Amino acid sequence: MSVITENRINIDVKTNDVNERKAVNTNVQKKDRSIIYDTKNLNLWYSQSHALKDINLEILRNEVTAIIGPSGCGKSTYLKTLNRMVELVPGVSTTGSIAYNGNNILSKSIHVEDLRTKVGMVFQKPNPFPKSIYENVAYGPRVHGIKKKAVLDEIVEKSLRGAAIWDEVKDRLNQNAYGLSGGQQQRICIARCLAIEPDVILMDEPTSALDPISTLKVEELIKELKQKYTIIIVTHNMQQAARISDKTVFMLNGEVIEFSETDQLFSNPKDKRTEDYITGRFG
Ligand SMILES: Nc1ncnc2c1ncn2[C@@H]1O[C@H](COP(=O)(O)OP(=O)(O)OP(=O)(O)O)[C@@H](O)[C@H]1O
Repeated sequence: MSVITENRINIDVKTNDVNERKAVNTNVQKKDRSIIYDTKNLNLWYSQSHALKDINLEILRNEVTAIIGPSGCGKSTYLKTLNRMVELVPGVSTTGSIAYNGNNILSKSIHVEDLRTKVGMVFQKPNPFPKSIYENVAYGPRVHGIKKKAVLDEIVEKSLRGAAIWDEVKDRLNQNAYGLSGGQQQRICIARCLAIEPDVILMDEPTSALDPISTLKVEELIKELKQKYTIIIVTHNMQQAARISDKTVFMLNGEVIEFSETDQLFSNPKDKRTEDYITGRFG
């Protein structure tokens, strides 16, 4: 995986977003685009509060799927059902099913730790551990029993390269990750996620705490990562959804209002409510 350079960032800034996205889409067409998550009639309640209402969605492998919608519409809740993190909240109940690679992950028999190994998550605020850069990335593999230094070294380098931050940190791997900028910390968190070789990466507003240059780097990284991973990203930034995603989900009041190709959703929305939202009439 190539490392993002300042030059490439500059080139991409000048590139027409639509053409750029089409070029990326063409690459993906050669990839496996089978259904990775098949959500059927999903309802979720926080105690009595009905937060997700009859969600039906088919998310494809090796695509970037963006979830947009006004505050409180259920974007993060849906994202957190995909690795069952939502059930860390007391009083959550669900009906319906979410098949991940064909297995219903809402079933009691699913091993949640295994699921979370396959489905990594990156949060809004970079949350590195108060440890060295190296230890942040080596942590997951160590928990999974990898002890040999040479193997860990290789995983750390590969993951940091994958997260497009190797060149920036290779000479200070033993320094505390807290000493990095917010954008660098977020890429360390992405590297930490890659180190356990996930299948899917869930991202909950991963750039909302970052400056424009760091945002651009993470967006560029997302486009690269989708060659290998399935990415589902919640974003408040519609331009970001338009720049980086293949498909977009528009949610409102706990419901999916529209789900289609990103170009289609932004240029020719089918539902009046989508149109009102993307044209800034509410939200
Ligand atoms: N831990 C919780 N306990 C109770 N209700 C919750 C909890 N988390 C979210 N909710 C409620 O569920 C609904 C959906 O919230 P969610 O955070 O999924 O929305 P969102 O679209 O991600 O919002 P935002 O864009 O503001 O992050 C909201 O009404 C919210 O108040």
